[in-house]
Amino acid sequence: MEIDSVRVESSLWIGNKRYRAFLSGWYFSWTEIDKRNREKKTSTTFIIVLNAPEFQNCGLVSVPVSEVIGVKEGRVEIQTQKKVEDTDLDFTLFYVKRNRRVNEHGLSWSLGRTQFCCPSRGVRDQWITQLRTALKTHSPSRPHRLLVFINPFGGKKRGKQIFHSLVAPLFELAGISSHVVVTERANQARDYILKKDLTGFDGVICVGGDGMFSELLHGVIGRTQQEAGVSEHDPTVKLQPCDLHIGIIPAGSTDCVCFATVGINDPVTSTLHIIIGDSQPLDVCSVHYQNTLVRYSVSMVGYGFYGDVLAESERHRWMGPLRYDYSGCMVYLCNRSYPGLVQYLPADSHISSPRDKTRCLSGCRVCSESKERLFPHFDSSSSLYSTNVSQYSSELEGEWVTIEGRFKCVSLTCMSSSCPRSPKGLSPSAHLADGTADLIIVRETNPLGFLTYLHRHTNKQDQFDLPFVEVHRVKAVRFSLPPGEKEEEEYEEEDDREIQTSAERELEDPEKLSSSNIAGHSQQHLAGWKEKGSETSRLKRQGFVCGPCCTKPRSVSVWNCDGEILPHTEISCRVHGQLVRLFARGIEDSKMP
Ligand SMILES: Nc1ncnc2c1ncn2[C@@H]1O[C@H](COP(=O)(O)OP(=O)(O)OP(=O)(O)O)[C@@H](O)[C@H]1O
Ligand SMILES: CCCCCCCCCCCCC/C=C/[C@@H](O)[C@H](CO)NC(=O)CCCCC
Ligand SMILES: [Ca+2]
Repeated sequence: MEIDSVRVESSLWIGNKRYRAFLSGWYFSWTEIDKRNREKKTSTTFIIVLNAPEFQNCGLVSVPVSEVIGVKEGRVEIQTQKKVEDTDLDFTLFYVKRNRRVNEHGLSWSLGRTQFCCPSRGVRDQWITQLRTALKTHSPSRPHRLLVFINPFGGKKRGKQIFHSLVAPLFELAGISSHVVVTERANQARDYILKKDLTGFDGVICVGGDGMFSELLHGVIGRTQQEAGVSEHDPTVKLQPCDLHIGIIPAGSTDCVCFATVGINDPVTSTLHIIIGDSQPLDVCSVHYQNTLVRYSVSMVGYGFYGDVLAESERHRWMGPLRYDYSGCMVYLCNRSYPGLVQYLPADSHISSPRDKTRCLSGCRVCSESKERLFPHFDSSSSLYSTNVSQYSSELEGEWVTIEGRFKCVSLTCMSSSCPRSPKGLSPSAHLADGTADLIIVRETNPLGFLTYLHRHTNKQDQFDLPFVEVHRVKAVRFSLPPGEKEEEEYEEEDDREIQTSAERELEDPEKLSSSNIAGHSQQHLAGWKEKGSETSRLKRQGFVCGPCCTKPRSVSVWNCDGEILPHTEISCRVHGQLVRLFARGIEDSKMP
């Protein structure tokens, strides 16, 4: 029997109203049929009708089976699963409910619940069996077991509370088991994913902000490359796409990755996307310094203003999420600009453009069509990536373009990077999974001009329609300093001694060893700490740690890579199309009813 040709149908009651309910292919639907007989709960039959004609009625409620969260016996309370009344005739359906849109951006989801009363226990049991079978058939990619990392100190420090009060009850309702790790130090989640046995887990989840997401990103990419024998340090290598899905429960300061992939930073909405096993591929940008991987980024690699804001904000961590607003004002008042040489490899301009005024929404055509271009050897029948292809990427072929000058900021973003501060983001028409990033260059301008640019991130005006701003859709970028400003590798003797001893101390203590924020492995750790120290002393020399009162002009800024300061200035970046997958589906179209 073909399940698609089966239709399950019967009369059911919701409260004291009688409904005709039917399960047909991908949908479970119900519609009120007989208002006059609403008190008569007898003589109803349970039938399975093959290829029955569609039931036409207004007031029809239809729930896609793929959006059913669970089916429970009895009358069950929302979330707590506390049974109010356990009768033989009732079952409760939990499903995704779309809330009324409050703004033009994200659409929040909540848990819908409907309690049905059946004419007999037999009918009730058949409905439960049929619905659960349909769920298994039509929603095969749901996770069953998840590894959850909670950062208790992220954002407003509400990570644990958010997980236990909002997320865990929904996982339980959906029959998902989870192993929870409350982190005790930075990079614990990354190291866990890199080193521990992950057998049986269908995904990894972070409860935190963009920094926590970044840990999972580095863990998942690093582990996949280790297992595939691919060197992450080689800037030309083709990285292996990652199968293990990442989920984000937003509990951070910016939550940019969550906002840009879901449209809203709401823990319940994100939990429901995880439960139904949504899958959103995501482009990732690798950042190299010479032949060493520095970090990966999905959101923003930014030099100048955004680097300075991050450096300044580190001094004001105690302010919580407000530190970025405060630092933004301070850095704006400093009115700095920096010299540099930017080189980029343009993406194919026939496919899309950063100024085409389109938005990457759920089911985006540009992103789906990119899959074939990005993975020409992908076998969709087996879902396998062929191993019989070159290890090196042909993506780096093409003519590089050079731009030289003084810049307020240089930003590269693989996605729109929308966040609550800027609901349309750094590049509103960027795509989540097209294998390209947008390079935004803001040349030196007067303070009012730059304020106009920043302000346009928050309203409907085009932030690229300014004479000192240019934007390019690219596959790779290189940045270098003018000859007179080359990176200083030496650092002060005093700092050197201090760094050497702290690095040596760490080498003696293996627990601490893995806590460095610098990408790389243990043998590079000492070198890594030296780099980190030189970065600190460089920042000190440049006066970032003195704040805007400092009068000395500075000619070198720092790179902000998804909220982390990079230890190098002359970097090269490359986009890896659809390298990872999130439990998300992109932003749902605001024009949908
Ligand atoms: N237990 C911990 N103690 C200290 N730092 C931690 C711990 N767990 C995680 N971290 C680190 O804290 C950093 C910030 O965390 P997170 O991203 O969750 O919050 P946030 O900075 O407030 O949010 P956002 O990144 O969105 O601005 C992360 O880079 C992460 O590596
Ligand atoms: C007159 C009004 C002016 C308002 C200006 C608003 C401009 C906002 C642009 C939004 C850019 C978001 C870029 C995303 C960065 C994240 O990867 C990163 C990690 O969370 N956050 C920061 O670096 C935190 C630093 C964010 C700097 C704002
Ligand atoms: Ca992209």
